[in-house]
Amino acid sequence: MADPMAALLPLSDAWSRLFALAPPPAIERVSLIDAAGRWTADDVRALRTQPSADLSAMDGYAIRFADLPGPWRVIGESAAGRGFAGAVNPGEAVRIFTGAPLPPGTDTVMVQEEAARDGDVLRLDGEGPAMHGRNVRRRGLDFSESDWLVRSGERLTPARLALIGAAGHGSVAVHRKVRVAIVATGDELVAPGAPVGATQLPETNRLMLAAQLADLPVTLVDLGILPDRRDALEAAFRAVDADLLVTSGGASVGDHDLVRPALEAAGAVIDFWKIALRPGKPVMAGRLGGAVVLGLPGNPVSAFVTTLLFVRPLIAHLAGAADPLPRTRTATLAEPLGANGERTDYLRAELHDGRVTASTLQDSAMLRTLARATCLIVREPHAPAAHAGDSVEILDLA
Ligand SMILES: Nc1nc2c(c(=O)[nH]1)N[C@H]1C(S)=C(S)[C@@H](COP(=O)(O)OP(=O)(O)OC[C@H]3O[C@@H](n4cnc5c(N)ncnc54)[C@H](O)[C@@H]3O)O[C@H]1N2
Ligand code: MOO
Repeated sequence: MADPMAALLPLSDAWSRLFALAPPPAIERVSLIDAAGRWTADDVRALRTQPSADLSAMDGYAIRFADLPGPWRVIGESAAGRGFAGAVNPGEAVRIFTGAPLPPGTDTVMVQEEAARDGDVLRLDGEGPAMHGRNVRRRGLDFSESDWLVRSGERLTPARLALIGAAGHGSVAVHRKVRVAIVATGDELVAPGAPVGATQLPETNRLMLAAQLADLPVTLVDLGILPDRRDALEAAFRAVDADLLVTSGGASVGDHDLVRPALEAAGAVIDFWKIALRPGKPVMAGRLGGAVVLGLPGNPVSAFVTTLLFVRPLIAHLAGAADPLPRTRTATLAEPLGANGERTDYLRAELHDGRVTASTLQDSAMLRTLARATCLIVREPHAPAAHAGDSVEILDLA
């Protein structure tokens, strides 16, 4: 096999190597209210049937369809949570409300807008229900006891959480939240909002990274800004207590790019470094004790794209996602693109009315074009020149 340190690693190999670094999952049960945005660690079955009885879908009168066009005698009431106890005979009706059980003997609900009532006498005042069973939700319409409702590895979306609750569960098995330590490196960096000297710039990768992870089940441990000094980096890396350490900056080959040697001095084993990817070539990944380490490049756009392509998918993988990689879709090019080189390229782009245009300037330090971009155009290595009207793959930016 090719030495992954020497050649640029293809993106698909980087993903499989990265996921292989993950430790076995740690599973916990949490109440449904605390499970939003996590992934299930178990298949979930219905413990009950919903609806558990035939229910009215409207406010009106429960009748026998065969009795149409009436009239009827109203003999009682059925409300949600308080059904009608007796039996209903031919010529009789029961006042009924949305969500209430259908009294035995009735089969159809006539909406109150089509009924005229005088004391306990009820008459049809309109078209009436067109068919047997109209306005009735049958027992088991939504699901039946022991149906499989959510599969292991599926995301707990708001609707899935409600479904699991309706199925009779109060809690769900999930993977433990991922503890993510983040650190920025660079002598030139100052905290955002602090005075900025002529050779300095505000540190923005940590806040961007934190914002990019805001919807994921993580606990962030902020290790701040570290100087370009090997001893300081090494000491900080030795003290890391997390499932994932994400560094930014110092990943390239310059004399002040010390992240890799400092990680190794702290005991890390680097699995790969340098990917056939633009922006984001100098990404490194490995293990540091019990943690996975991802070293991101310092250029803000490179840090952004590699967070999208590696940090988020790795967290989703650690959190139990069956499908952790970002999804692309196709769009139509508004303007031509040149042929691509040897790296998979993620171009900042804007999508308008279904047509996508790459930004003119793709420098990986430029935050303004990144902030304007609504998607990234994905160009495979050695993709030929593309014309306006061609179909291209895009990755939407939230
Ligand atoms: N001779 C070579 N030079 C470079 C190569 C190469 O292959 N050979 N690769 C280039 C590529 S590609 C990238 S990407 C950059 C990234 O390298 P580093 O990870 O070492 O990034 P730094 O040098 O630390 O920083 C780059 C740039 O970004 C600014 N920066 C860094 N951290 C932050 C932060 N937290 N917030 C805001 N801005 C940040 C930093 O000041 C630099 O301007 O290397 C190329 N060089
Ligand atoms: O690949 Mo670097 O990430 O050009 O910016």
